[in-house]
Amino acid sequence: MKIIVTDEVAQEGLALLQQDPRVQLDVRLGLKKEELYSIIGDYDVIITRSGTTVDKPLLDAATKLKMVARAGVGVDNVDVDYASSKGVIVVNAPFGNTNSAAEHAMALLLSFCRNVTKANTSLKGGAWKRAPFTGYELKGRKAGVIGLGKVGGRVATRLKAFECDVIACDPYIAEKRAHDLGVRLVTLDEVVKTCDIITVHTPLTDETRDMIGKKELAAMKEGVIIINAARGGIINEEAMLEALDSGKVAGAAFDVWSQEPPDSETLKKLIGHEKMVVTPHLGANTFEAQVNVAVDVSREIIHYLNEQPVDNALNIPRFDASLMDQMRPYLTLMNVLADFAIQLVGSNLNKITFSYTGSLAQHDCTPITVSGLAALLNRRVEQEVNMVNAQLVADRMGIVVEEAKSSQSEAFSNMITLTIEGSGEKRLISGTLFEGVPRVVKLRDYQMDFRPEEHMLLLAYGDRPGMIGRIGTILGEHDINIGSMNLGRREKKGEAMVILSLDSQVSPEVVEKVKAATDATFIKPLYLVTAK
Ligand SMILES: NC(=O)C1=CN([C@@H]2O[C@H](COP(=O)(O)OP(=O)(O)OC[C@H]3O[C@@H](n4cnc5c(N)ncnc54)[C@H](O)[C@@H]3O)[C@@H](O)[C@H]2O)C=CC1
Ligand SMILES: O=C(O)C(=O)COP(=O)(O)O
Repeated sequence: MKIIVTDEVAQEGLALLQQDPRVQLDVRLGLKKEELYSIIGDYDVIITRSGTTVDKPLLDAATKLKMVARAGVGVDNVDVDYASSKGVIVVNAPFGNTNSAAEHAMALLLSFCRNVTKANTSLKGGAWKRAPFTGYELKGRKAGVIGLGKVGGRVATRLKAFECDVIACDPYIAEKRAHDLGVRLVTLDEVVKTCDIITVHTPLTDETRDMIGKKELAAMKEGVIIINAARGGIINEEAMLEALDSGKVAGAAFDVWSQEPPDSETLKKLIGHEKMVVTPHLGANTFEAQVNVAVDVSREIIHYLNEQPVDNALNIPRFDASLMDQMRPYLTLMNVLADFAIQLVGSNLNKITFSYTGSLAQHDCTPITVSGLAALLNRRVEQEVNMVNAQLVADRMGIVVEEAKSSQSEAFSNMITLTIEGSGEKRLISGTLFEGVPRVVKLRDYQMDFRPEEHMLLLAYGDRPGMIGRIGTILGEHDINIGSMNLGRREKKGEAMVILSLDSQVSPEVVEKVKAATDATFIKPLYLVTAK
């Protein structure tokens, strides 16, 4: 696996990858866009921070790319949707720099309130002035946190430690979270109109871009203090500049900018403004946080290499961590069923239905469905299909994908049924887990019971005495050992569906001989990679 690192990432994390003999790691900092485009085609993984824009042109040039690993939280520099359409996994490190960012927001706020930056410059310049640097206390002030997620939550508790009256606005969190943090959850409007200090901690999205603009600034209290250590653009920078000039806002402290490095006139004026405390996106720049995020993304890459679940993939449906151990065997079952079924259907798939019965149906089964879909489509299209792009590929092919659930199960406590329809034919396979191991319990409308094995032979013929003997003789003559056999039939001497597990592969000539000897109406040797 070839990995390119394009932003500064802590060596402690990269060491995990460098020690792995399967990995070739190239640290290439400060590349120009064109240089990166010209070499990215060689790499399987790119490790970045906010300094690299992973956009459509880069992803198009990255023909071998499997993963974008963002050593930090924000992925607004990554075109996640486009990466998904190409089957490229996007992972981030959502926890490692939380504390660092929260402490930086507090550092910015305190620096502004106590004129630390100005007084520092003054004293270093040889002056001994005190009165011009008289500041504000946090105690007793009303502080509003917009976005009560990981960073916002930590900022809220720290503001409370400074004896602020803290309120927060976040329409997406449970009320319990605010309650547990001891923070009153209010509307954005209330934060805007009533707070002395406002600090934003949301991601930058279409919804949060310009969330604080001219109108909101006009509605704020005179002398409000504003902090942005989240993302440039959540607070409109032009409007901010005006509000600073007009005196409406006492001061602001920003770590992040809509353009990094900043180059526009507005940003130059904002950065130079005497009422602004500014830092060049340092929120995550602590030694601790950098080691954390580097180790986290490196571990994710190693998980991927080991074909283990990637915990923080942003574009792969996944189970709740608490359900993962319970659900993992069903992912295996689904992959085996998909592997089996896809070998039985012809071209032009029209519809695939994933049915879940029993207690399994109480859970969100999306990861199982998507994993099954990927396994099915992978056998049908050139492009590599994985859990990232399976649904998109199915949509593109016009295949209808449906999920059906019923908590009532006929015979098994849990069962998965895969129904594939295409070119006038319909194939159905049902499976369950027996002591954690996949078993097929239904094929078409035949009740069966067998364990899927690597080499199998499936055939249907009119049931009559002596058939099994004939099959056994032919296979024996060709030195193919039968491991097990299962027969399903609806009635005595009716059509029988027979599945044999074999110790080795059966050649087309042998298949023809068995077919002729049994007058099989259907015969198909199967090779199950997933059952190896
Ligand atoms: N300056 C820096 O170096 C760093 C910046 N960050 C940035 O800080 C921000 C927060 O990061 P985390 O707390 O880790 O993310 P998070 O995902 O844990 O929290 C974000 C919160 O914002 C809320 N939110 C989303 N839309 C909202 C809206 N319209 N109104 C109110 N709340 C809304 C979400 O519900 C969520 O609770 C992100 O933008 C992240 O990129 C994070 C780490 C370092
Ligand atoms: O993790 C985040 O969202 C950050 O803003 C940190 O960005 P950085 O890794 O320092 O470029």
